[in-house]
Amino acid sequence: MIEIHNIHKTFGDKKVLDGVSGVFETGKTNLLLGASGTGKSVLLKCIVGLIKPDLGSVTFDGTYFTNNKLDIRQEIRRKIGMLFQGSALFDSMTVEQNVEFPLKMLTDMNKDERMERVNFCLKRVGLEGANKKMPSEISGGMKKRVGIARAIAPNCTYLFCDEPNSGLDPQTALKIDELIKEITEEYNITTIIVTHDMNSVIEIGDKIFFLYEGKKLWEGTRDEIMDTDIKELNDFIFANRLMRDAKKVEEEEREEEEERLHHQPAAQENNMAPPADTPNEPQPQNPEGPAATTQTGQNQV
Ligand SMILES: Nc1ncnc2c1ncn2[C@@H]1O[C@H](COP(=O)(O)OP(=O)(O)OP(=O)(O)O)[C@@H](O)[C@H]1O
Repeated sequence: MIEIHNIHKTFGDKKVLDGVSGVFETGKTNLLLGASGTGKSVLLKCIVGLIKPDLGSVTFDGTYFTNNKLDIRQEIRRKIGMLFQGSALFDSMTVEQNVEFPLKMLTDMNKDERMERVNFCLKRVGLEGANKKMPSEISGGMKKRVGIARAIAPNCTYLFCDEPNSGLDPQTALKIDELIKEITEEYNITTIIVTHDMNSVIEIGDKIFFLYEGKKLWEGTRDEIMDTDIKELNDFIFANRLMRDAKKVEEEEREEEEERLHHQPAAQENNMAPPADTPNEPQPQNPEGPAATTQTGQNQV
């Protein structure tokens, strides 16, 4: 579990983070959601220690990180896996060498152990056999998979992903999202993902933190986000026409359900419902004839 408390950060005279607090749970995909420039990436960098907050604290599983002794911060850093925006693979290294890199840097595994771990991670992300390929020879989706394999190679406890599906087509983006969620649950990792993608929210948002102008305006689950009455969040969600349509359908279905429930008890109270052993009333003939019935049925299918 990662806890942040009252994080502030100002660059020059620009206040980017204004007292952000929150708890990111273990085994969950935690999303930092918000429009461009609201401070999501700066917050992520404050959490991993790439930027020092002006005020506030970050705690990893009860161990204080911000301003702690160097060796304690390094110990925590060793447990952090990062998936960078654009994958950030080393272009001059093969896929295998990219995944092996953090093992060389952060562990004392010998070559055989490193290769075993590299092959395990590549298999886990669906890239078995891609060891000798160069980054220039693989697709954007495959690069993200290599990035994930590299992030989890040293058995990370915490995984940070900065817009993991940017630049990918929707189907590949979904697969990358699902892979991150699967790995999070499988290895009980605390995962934080920076995104402004509503598809990711709907698909994998166990917990969502909505940032607006450097403040956390809302937090909740993907099931709760559609029902919020916070204007800034609604403006963000429903800027997308598909989301507006989805909301409309949801509201219509809810109204129909309410209508149905409203009528049902009244019918029972008035003994309108037939007893269980009463044969069904004969159905009225379709005035349009059997052909029309078939047509209607086909339309419904
Ligand atoms: N090192 C820096 N020095 C000065 N200003 C910075 C620095 N890093 C970020 N900023 C500013 O902080 C603000 C928030 O940036 P940040 O990258 O966190 O936004 P974001 O919410 O991640 O946006 P996006 O979704 O577009 O990546 C921006 O105005 C940015 O210019």
